[in-house]
Amino acid sequence: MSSPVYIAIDTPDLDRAQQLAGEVRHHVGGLKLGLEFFCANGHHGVLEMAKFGLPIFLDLKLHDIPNTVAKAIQSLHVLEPAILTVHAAGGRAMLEEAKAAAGSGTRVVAVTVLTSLDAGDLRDIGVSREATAQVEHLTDLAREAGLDGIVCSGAEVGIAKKRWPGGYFVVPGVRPAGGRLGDQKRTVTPRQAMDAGASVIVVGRPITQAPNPDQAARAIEATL
Ligand SMILES: O=C(O)c1cc(=O)[nH]c(=O)n1[C@@H]1O[C@H](COP(=O)(O)O)[C@@H](O)[C@H]1O
Repeated sequence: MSSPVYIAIDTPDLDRAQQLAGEVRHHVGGLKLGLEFFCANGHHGVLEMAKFGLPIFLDLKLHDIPNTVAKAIQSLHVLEPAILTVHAAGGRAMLEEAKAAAGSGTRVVAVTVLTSLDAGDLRDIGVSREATAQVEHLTDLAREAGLDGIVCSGAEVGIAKKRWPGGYFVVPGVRPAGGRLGDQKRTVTPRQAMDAGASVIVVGRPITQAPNPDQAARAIEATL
């Protein structure tokens, strides 16, 4: 069975991205390419990374009016991403059109509440609910809109999965016990995320900033 770990290759440098993927390719289940990589390297960069033969998770967190998001997704067809992110906060019509615009081999998943936000940050943007309640609310919206799943923290994935047993659950913001949090605020360990029901976990800096990324990926795999 392939690993549930997607490595977040967050770098603008294609050479570095290829080096990292080459080092960890046997101990991860897929490659996540996000805004930092895509803004620097575009389609060409994604196609180069696809040569490793691992599924590509294109994390562009699209969030705009429905027509713009749908057209953007059509322009990504050629990249055949296995997973693509949009923001749930874009609303029902945007989510429906995003799914309709995606290729049949692409799972479209909605980011609910970023793992870098806590209750205070949510209040700042006018959300008075706790993170868990907001994730539950947006999980229902994503399911109703016909998406494939959601992105949430490991603290909420258990409850989200109860609401949507057939959903696909992406959990980023995971940290090995004692690992540096950086800008992440709602973190759990990789094992806790899997036990709670994650379909895949996303791990970036704990692997990419390690002195030996392959060893770090193996160590995480060994805990699962
Ligand atoms: O959609 C995501 O992947 C995502 C959603 C979220 O709520 N939090 C989050 O950290 N991510 C992504 O997951 C990765 C986490 O990286 P590290 O914090 O370095 O492990 C980054 O690439 C983020 O863009």
